Amino acid sequence: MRRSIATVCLSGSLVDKMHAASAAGFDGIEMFEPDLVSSELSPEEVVALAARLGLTLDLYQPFRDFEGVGEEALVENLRRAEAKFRLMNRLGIDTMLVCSNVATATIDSDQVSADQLRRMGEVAAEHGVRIAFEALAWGRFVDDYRRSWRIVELADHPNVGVCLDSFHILSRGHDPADIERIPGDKIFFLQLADAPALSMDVLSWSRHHRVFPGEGSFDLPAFLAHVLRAGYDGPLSLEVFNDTFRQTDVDRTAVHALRSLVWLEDQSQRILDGSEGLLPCVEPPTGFDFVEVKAEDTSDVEVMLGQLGFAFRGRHRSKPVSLWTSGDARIVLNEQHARDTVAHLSAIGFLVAEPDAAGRRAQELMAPVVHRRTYATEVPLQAVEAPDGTEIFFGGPPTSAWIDEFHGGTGTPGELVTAVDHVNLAQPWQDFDEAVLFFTSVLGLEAEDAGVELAGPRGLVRSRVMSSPLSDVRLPLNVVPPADEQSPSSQHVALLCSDTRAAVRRARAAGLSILPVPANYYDDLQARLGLDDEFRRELEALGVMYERDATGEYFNAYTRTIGQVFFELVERRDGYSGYGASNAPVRMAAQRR
Ligand SMILES: O=C(O)c1ccc(O)c(O)c1
Ligand SMILES: [Mg+2]
Repeated sequence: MRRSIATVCLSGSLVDKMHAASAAGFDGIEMFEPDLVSSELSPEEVVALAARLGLTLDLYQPFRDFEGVGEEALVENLRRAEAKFRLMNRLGIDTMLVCSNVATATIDSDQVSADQLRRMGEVAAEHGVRIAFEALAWGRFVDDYRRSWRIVELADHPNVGVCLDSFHILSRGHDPADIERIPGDKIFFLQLADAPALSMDVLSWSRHHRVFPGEGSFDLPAFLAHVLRAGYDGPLSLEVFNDTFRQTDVDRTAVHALRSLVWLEDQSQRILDGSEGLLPCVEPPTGFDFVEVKAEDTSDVEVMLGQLGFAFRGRHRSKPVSLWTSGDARIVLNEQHARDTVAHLSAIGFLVAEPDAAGRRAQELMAPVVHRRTYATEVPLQAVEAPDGTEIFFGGPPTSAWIDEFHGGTGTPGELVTAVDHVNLAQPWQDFDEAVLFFTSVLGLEAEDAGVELAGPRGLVRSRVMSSPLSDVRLPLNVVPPADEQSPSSQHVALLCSDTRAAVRRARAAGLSILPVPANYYDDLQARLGLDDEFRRELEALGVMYERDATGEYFNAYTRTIGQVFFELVERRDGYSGYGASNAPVRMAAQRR
């Protein structure tokens, strides 16, 4: 299907927006009126630019406050509309979006609104254009797509149809199934946007918090499937009003936007015909293959891994890279091309059933490919770059052959650390939504919930956990306040262990410093959970934190930070599935000290 984007989604001038939409691969744009009004380009120059860029101009929008008014106002509105139809003729645009009246409507009558839209349709027909009537969620009288369709049906004019916008329908909780009752050729336009679940007035929600499909909490694949079943075959167009996207790099946002449409089309296709989507179907990962830490000098991390019970598994035969393992946890330390960099999380390998298909899927979703030099005899790895720059590798099954490229290991690992439990990735604030979509579309992970917000010592930390269906892969994404972006509290690898307290005792005996936890934390914990004194003293003496809920128990402890990374030891009992969220503010404050 044709893919389109409203200019309002993107930052910069109209010319910047058109270039970015074209470069990303969109077929067309919705011309948002204020972008044209503020442009120095004449309508004819816009047409010429669009032709050069291979973009169609699919919609002119919005035309406001037309219907439900008295006769005098209507005459004025028709004059206003006709001026815009003449402009549309200059632009070669054949469809205008008319939003339901939010301000000047005085008559609450389907028949009156239908008569007035029919008169508009007659004028539109004289100019060879059509009008697409959209029920805004905050319309004065028309705020439901079923009512806008009733009015259009009553207007009964070939140049009058509806515009469906997923935000206005899903934000109000209106059932999208009734879309299938609308004849496809009367759906003149389709606008797609997702949004996080927020309890606030719907206008502010719409104007500031829309996100691209796959990033919020609406079910866009099911929504689009209804529209396609109705027989709609016009463009799929994104209309996302979002404060962040308005101020971030336009070219990057355009690619990010197109990725959401490619993903959405694929998902809806699967709903419609059972299985065959557009993208190589890739099962979500079943585990972590490895986590890579990069630094100019990784020796401090090596010491820490030894204290945590990891064994040195060997050095890579051709690169300055070493492998450390304990159970199924594999940590790769990389000093290649790492001059002047402190220890940081540089790559995550995921175990997938079909690494090649996963790599192809990622490329079709426009994930930037990572090129790492591999030699003829080595296993070629499929890798792409996540929005925050972390390299994502696809390996397996069941564990990757690349491990055999490491030689000269010594020692045997301890038995306490058994696997990587989760990896926390710090996201610059402007990348957060894009990262959610990236891990949803490229890896097939799902957001566990709408996310949480924690008060950190230097600002709010937003957190959302992306995980695989069986939770064998968990990736909490944290938006850290700008002051903390390069700071210690950003990234960490949580290691699953069979007994956190034993692992901490062992690590302490080997000389590891565990992050100190204040006595106030243990006072609060004891008060909240009614811990007995002996248990509390044991936790406190070790610096082990604790959480308990209806599902089970969580024991965890943090190492000191090296460069930008630290490790967490975690023990889950009885299926506890959280992350000890109440611990994070205490941890961040301790790290700051
Ligand atoms: O917020 C608005 O005014 C507005 C304008 C045009 C649209 O298509 C829309 O969905 C919202
Ligand atoms: Mg809209």
